Amino acid sequence: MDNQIIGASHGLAQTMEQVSIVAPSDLTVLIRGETGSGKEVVARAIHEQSPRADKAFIRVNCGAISPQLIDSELFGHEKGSFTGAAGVKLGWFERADGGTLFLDEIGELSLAAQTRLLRVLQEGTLNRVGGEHEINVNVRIIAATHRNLADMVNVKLFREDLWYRINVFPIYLPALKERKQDITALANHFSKRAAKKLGLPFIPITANQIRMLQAYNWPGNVRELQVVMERAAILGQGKQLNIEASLGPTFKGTAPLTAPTSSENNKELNSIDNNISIEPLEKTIVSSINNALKVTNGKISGEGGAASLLNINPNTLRSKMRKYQITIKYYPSDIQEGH
Ligand SMILES: Nc1ncnc2c1ncn2[C@@H]1O[C@H](COP(=O)(O)OP(=O)(O)OP(=O)(O)O)[C@@H](O)[C@H]1O
Repeated sequence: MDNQIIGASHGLAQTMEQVSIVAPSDLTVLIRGETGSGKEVVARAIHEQSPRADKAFIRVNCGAISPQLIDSELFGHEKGSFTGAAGVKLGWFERADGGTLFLDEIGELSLAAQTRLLRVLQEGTLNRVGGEHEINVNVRIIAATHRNLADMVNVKLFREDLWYRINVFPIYLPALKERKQDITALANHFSKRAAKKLGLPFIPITANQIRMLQAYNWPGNVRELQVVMERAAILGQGKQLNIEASLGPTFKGTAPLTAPTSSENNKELNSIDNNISIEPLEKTIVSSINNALKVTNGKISGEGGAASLLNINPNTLRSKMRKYQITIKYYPSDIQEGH
């Protein structure tokens, strides 16, 4: 179940077609897609459908490499080649030899690191730091980025020669908001996974809940949906999927999918861009309190109570409830509707 690619024959059909075209070759692939959209999932699929499937798949997060250690990370080092080099260390290229090297977030590499990477890609050979022999490596490169590398080339933040070398077969991975038809299957997949992990019964998502998930923009893409479903399963404790509460804080901060009318714009919601919206503070306070009371089934104080969820004193919560005329009497029946 874990390696399954949900939406492969729906929202990701075009992407997966490209995967099956390029996988058998040794071509370098560049996957472009927003954060959390499934770039690593696609990279693994390419590897698994390639003749290298039984060899290593090594993922490197290019954003997490210290510039001082880049040579040692790329090429490895010999024992004693610098202070702290206690033994021989294999670099990424040697570890991935015969297999696939997945350079995730390649747009985050420093210019110095780009130069080093270009060298090994061009020459196909490397020297370990402190090493005397040239080592041949046979590695298939898959790179990924959420950035527009062409723009980065224009402003000289990304080397043009490296860009040509990695942009051989580009694959575009659509954001989740562009393939909302996959949301139901993804949500059920993650709900099943969460139930298994938490030892709870699997609860399928309802039509109402699907509408709610589809009304959201998903700036964090599939990864965000995964988290929302996991939280919904925990909050629902095997009795229901508590989607509204799980989505609550995020959902309330979502810009409407259609542009607000000017009167809405002035009175209710000031939409600044696709992902940011501003509500009157009182409205946010009231909805936070309501959400906390829903999650706790109306329990105000003590462990697992709404006050502790909101990180305020129970007396402060009671006084705010009086001030905003918030009552709890309707929560238990509301929660059973399974929204
Ligand atoms: N189509 C899919 N089917 C099933 N699970 C998916 C799918 N797409 C993404 N996921 C899951 O969503 C999570 C995020 O995916 P992944 O790590 O591949 O995204 P990413 O684009 O590489 O993220 P980042 O930009 O942070 O590197 C992972 O747990 C992955 O298993």
